[in-house]
Amino acid sequence: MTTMDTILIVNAGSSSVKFQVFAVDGDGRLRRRIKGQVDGIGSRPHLRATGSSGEKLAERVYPIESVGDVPAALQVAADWLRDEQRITPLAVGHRVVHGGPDYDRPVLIDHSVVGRLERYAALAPLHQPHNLAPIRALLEKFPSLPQVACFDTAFHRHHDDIADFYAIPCQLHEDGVRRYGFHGLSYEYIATTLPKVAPDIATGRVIVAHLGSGASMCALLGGRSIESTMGFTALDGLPMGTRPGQIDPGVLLYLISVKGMAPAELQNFLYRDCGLKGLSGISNDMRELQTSKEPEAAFAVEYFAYRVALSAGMLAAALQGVDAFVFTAGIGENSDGIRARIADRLGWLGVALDPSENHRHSLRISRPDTTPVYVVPTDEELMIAQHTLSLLWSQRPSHPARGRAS
Ligand SMILES: Nc1ncnc2c1ncn2[C@@H]1O[C@H](COP(=O)(O)OP(=O)(O)O)[C@@H](O)[C@H]1O
Ligand SMILES: CC(=O)OP(=O)(O)O
Ligand SMILES: [Mg+2]
Repeated sequence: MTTMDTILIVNAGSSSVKFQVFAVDGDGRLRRRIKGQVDGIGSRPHLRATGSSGEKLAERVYPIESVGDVPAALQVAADWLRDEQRITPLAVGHRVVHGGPDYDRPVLIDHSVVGRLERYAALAPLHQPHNLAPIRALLEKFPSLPQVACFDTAFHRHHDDIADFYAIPCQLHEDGVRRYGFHGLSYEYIATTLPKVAPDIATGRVIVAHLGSGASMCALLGGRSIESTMGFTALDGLPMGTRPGQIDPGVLLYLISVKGMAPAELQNFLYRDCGLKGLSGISNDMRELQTSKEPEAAFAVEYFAYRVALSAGMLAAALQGVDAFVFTAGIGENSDGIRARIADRLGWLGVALDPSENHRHSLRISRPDTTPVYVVPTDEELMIAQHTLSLLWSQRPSHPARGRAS
């Protein structure tokens, strides 16, 4: 690769499309050129992008009708990158939420890989179709452009059987009905960053809370995932923007048999109408709930904190104790109020926040001599860029695979 080669990274989440452009220099170093996102999809669509020194490149608000869903947000990002930044990448790395039982590591994409990944669309309907649409479009238009898929599930694929199985007949596990876990690129980024930012805890028992529009928690033991709150799909575990999190399957049977819900209707309900949105009747967006004066909004916020604390208890049991907590993603990185509410419920695990460090979003927000609590901004796109580069370089035997950002 030459000095000015760039790779584009695309991360379509449930309420945002995030993208980054990295230059790859001759010795395999990644240098961030552009970091952007279209967020607030379905609430307050907003394009923001910054350059390599953090300078503003774009800041645009859109009417909710013009960027009403993830495909529209992907189009906004693609148009901006092509027309205003003239980006013609040498390779594209994609976040793909579900890798199923087939993929435990990133893969170079071709038509047969896309075919396999399409099979998991029903297991991640909010994400997989939007992850695959740009892959398919680029494959059609630029068949020789290398594209790499990096999976949310891969980092969790080495869980013990006891964490991986459901208590259902084993044949279904063979058929792929397993507790996969998601947000793995985020947890992998945190696990690889802790030795640098918090070496004292990196080898210990760490509970990471990825609290965004989709939300989950992960138990890290020595930097490896041993347990997650999410399972077969990204519906399980914590309540999310529009997903309920853990729910008695009896509720679903009731909705089908008594309320007469059809499968497609039930899918839509579980992925789009529940969670903070369903509970509050106001919004899926935590920022809106926190500024609302309505009691239903306050209840949804408190409910979220309660469920995070309950799951912390479960993960502490999986780890047989806890040495530290890490908050990350949209809510975890930005809301000192939610972090404080969660921490208030974790006093029994030795947690006590320093209110001013918490308010400043410092790296370490706990009081001295209490269980350490950190805020570590995640960077799924950097993780994808590193995997993408490693995979491309590993195919060139004369070059060692490397990739660090600066
Ligand atoms: N300052 C903030 N205070 C509270 N919540 C915030 C803040 N900034 C972002 N969020 C919330 O973070 C969530 C989006 O997180 P993000 O990790 O970007 O989600 P996703 O990747 O799933 O689209 C939204 O619910 C948004 O309201
Ligand atoms: C898996 C998942 O829920 O992802 P996101 O948080 O980006 O919506
Ligand atoms: Mg996300």
